[in-house]
Amino acid sequence: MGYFPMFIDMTGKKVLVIGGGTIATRRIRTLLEFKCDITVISLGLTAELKELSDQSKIRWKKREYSYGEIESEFLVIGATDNREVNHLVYLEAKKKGCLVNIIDCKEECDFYFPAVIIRDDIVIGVTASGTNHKAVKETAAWIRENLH
Ligand SMILES: C[C@@]1(CC(=O)O)C2=NC(=C\c3[nH]c(c(CCC(=O)O)c3CC(=O)O)Cc3[nH]c(c(CC(=O)O)c3CCC(=O)O)/C=C3\N/C(=C\2)[C@@H](CCC(=O)O)[C@]3(C)CC(=O)O)/[C@H]1CCC(=O)O
Ligand SMILES: NC(=O)c1ccc[n+]([C@@H]2O[C@H](COP(=O)([O-])OP(=O)(O)OC[C@H]3O[C@@H](n4cnc5c(N)ncnc54)[C@H](O)[C@@H]3O)[C@@H](O)[C@H]2O)c1
Repeated sequence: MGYFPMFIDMTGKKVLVIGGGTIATRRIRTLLEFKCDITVISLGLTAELKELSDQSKIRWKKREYSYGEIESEFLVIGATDNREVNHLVYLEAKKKGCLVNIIDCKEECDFYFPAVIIRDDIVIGVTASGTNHKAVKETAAWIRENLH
């Protein structure tokens, strides 16, 4: 059974992203479209995230995550390339009552991150219910090309 596509007002909502690599960058690029308040904890950042941090569009805490750093976030994204770290992020986020999305483990996701297509007021989110990332990518590309 698929998940219900709930469209939420993210304006000003606190989002904490642990990890500053390729997938974190893709997620943050999408989330910024929805005007949320983003903090990244990571020793390293991609060039794109570094630029966003320099422009004060995101907040950067330059360090490795350690258990105890999560406060009252609306959403926490575990986006490191380390399973143990991501699992710890999951445990702490659940304990603190935050919504959580973990990029390397669908069982640890409260929701799946969709492919997002925006055309003015039309917002489309695509998922394959966690079963087929390639199909999501292809479907999203088809919509981007055909939506006018
Ligand atoms: C839609 C999109 C949004 C985004 O990421 O922005 C997205 N994955 C995308 C791409 C993609 N994902 C992966 C690859 C490389 C491999 C490949 O090519 O197959 C590529 C391709 C690429 O990166 O180009 C690998 C992967 N993904 C997940 C796992 C772990 C697992 O399944 O447990 C692993 C294995 C990691 C490993 O083995 O280490 C998990 C999830 N990925 C999801 C979303 C969630 C629901 C997906 C659904 O609805 O089916 C879910 C369940 C949870 C979540 O992350 O929220 C985006 C397309 C956006 C677009 O094209 O616009
Ligand atoms: N959900 C998806 O769509 C998807 C797609 C492809 C891959 N993946 C999974 O995502 C993982 C990450 O992929 P990527 O391409 O973003 O990796 P990446 O190497 O580009 O980024 C990893 C980031 O994690 C940071 N990091 C590592 N340990 C940390 C710690 N202790 N505290 C804080 N930050 C830490 C690094 O500094 C880096 O910024 C992969 O290993 C794979 O399992 C998920």
